[in-house]
Amino acid sequence: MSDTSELPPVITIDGPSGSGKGTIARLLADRLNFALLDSGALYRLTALAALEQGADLTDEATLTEIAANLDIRFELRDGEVAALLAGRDVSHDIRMERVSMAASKVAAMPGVRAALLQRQRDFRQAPGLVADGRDMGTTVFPDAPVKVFLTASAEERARRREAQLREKGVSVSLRDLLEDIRARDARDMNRETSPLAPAKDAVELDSTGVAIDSVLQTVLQLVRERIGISRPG
Ligand SMILES: Nc1ncnc2c1ncn2[C@@H]1O[C@H](COP(=O)(O)OP(=O)(O)O)[C@@H](O)[C@H]1O
Ligand SMILES: Nc1ccn([C@H]2C[C@H](O)[C@@H](COP(=O)(O)OP(=O)(O)O)O2)c(=O)n1
Repeated sequence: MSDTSELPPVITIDGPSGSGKGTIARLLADRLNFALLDSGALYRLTALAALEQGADLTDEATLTEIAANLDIRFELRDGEVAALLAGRDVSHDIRMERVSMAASKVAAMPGVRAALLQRQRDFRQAPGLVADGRDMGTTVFPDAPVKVFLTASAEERARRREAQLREKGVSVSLRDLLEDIRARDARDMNRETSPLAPAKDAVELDSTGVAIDSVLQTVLQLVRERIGISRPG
């Protein structure tokens, strides 16, 4: 591997759906003034573009072509990161259930993953990057000095999703959510290319029953130890 020690540092946060990756990644990026990569959004954008074009979701060549040619941008709007597809704000659309399902299918395709690899690496910039996903520490940024693998029990992750949906006025049964979470875990962990797994040098954190701020403090401590930076607050 080439020498990457001069590149800006990356903090990778990988783990299953609902473990709190997005929440912790955002808080860390704010605290450290680092850039943020929500890699799941790239798979969601690919899925949305494919659905909108009426593409066959099992046709890897077409899906790879779509991923390679995505016209996407992330912009800060009202304090939130907005995802733009061909200039259109699709932040809401990419969170729809049918897009989540399609995203987990397209994410299993090696061609799609390869097409999105360099785009993800391009997010690396000074003074540093926080990258959230499934394979940030294993495949995309294997040289990252800080790697976290965040977990929580499936039951707790289903309860968190239920609360999140309830807040949006959507009511779903906990049992259905738990089933969905288990199905997605199985698909993410059992695919051949870049399956969900901790990097050998990742620190595993179980956030079951642990408050968000407490998880954040643990990760900040790790950042201080590994790259010697922190911001007060
Ligand atoms: N440690 C925690 N304790 C309780 N709720 C949490 C914790 N971490 C995250 N959450 C909540 O769980 C939900 C899912 O978190 P999110 O960051 O979107 O997970 P992921 O990105 O891993 O799918 C959000 O509503 C978030 O506020
Ligand atoms: N680096 C990544 C990020 C996401 N994925 C997959 C996993 C999921 O099925 C989809 C969407 O990921 P996302 O992190 O947005 O999903 P959750 O919010 O955790 O439910 O993409 C991936 O395979 N590799």
